[in-house]
Amino acid sequence: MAYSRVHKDRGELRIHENLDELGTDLAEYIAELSEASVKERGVFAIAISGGSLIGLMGKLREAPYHKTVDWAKWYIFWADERVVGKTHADSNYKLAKDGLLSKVPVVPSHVNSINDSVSAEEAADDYEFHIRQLVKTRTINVSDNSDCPKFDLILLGMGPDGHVASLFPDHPMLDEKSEWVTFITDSPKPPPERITFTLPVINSASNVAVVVTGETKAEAVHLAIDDVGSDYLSLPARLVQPTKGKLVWFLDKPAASKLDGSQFSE
Ligand SMILES: O=C(O)[C@H](O)[C@@H](O)[C@H](O)[C@H](O)COP(=O)(O)O
Repeated sequence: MAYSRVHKDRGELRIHENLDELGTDLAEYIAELSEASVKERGVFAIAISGGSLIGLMGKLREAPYHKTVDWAKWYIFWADERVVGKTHADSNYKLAKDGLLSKVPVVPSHVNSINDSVSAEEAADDYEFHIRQLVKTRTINVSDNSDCPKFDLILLGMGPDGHVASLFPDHPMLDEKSEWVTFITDSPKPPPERITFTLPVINSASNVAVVVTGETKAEAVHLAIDDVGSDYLSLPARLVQPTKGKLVWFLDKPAASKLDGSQFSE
């Protein structure tokens, strides 16, 4: 790793020399959390997003992880999903299935994808109901200070505008406090119809990792992490603040290039 530091209130920053190194560290991080969670709870409830994240998780398909991770104990969810058919090129489910899930021995019934045959609103309601059932049985843990689900790990990407999951800047869904899963029909990033975990769910997780690469995101990384004043407090990525859980940023050097004090020593 090129550099690692703990920010006073924005979590741990892991800044990598290149994508290969980032991918190795990310796979190791996920495998360690999976092992700890299976040891403690017997299962690992992980929520993933779309975008470049899935490619960056690719080392999990390789040695040693394809054989050492207890894949049968994984329960997989989506922190956000595009409301399209599961075989559609835009589907986050398809992206993850083609890129990872079909290459490792996960249990098909543990793959919790959205209902793709209903409206965005109904898909969000259905997904929340489904998650509620799994919280009841503690397949998904429950938060200590609310009734929110406590995922063992939520993995997020971030857009150049600072969006995470499908929570976009200045959108009323950022204020959603009671729903666990909500929907959007006017997403600025296509496709327009999506469902997404809300901030209370993201911030109740035991672990949240935001994986960001590339120079086009450097400004948003700076605004999400550095002390930049009150104008940016509502940037979605800045609102990722796990209440009790641990936040880790996986960055490559270009994405980290505008961070204050980013002249890191090796
Ligand atoms: O469905 C989606 O669009 C994603 O879940 C979204 O939140 C993604 O993670 C970011 O837009 C970053 O995507 P990139 O890493 O591809 O830029």
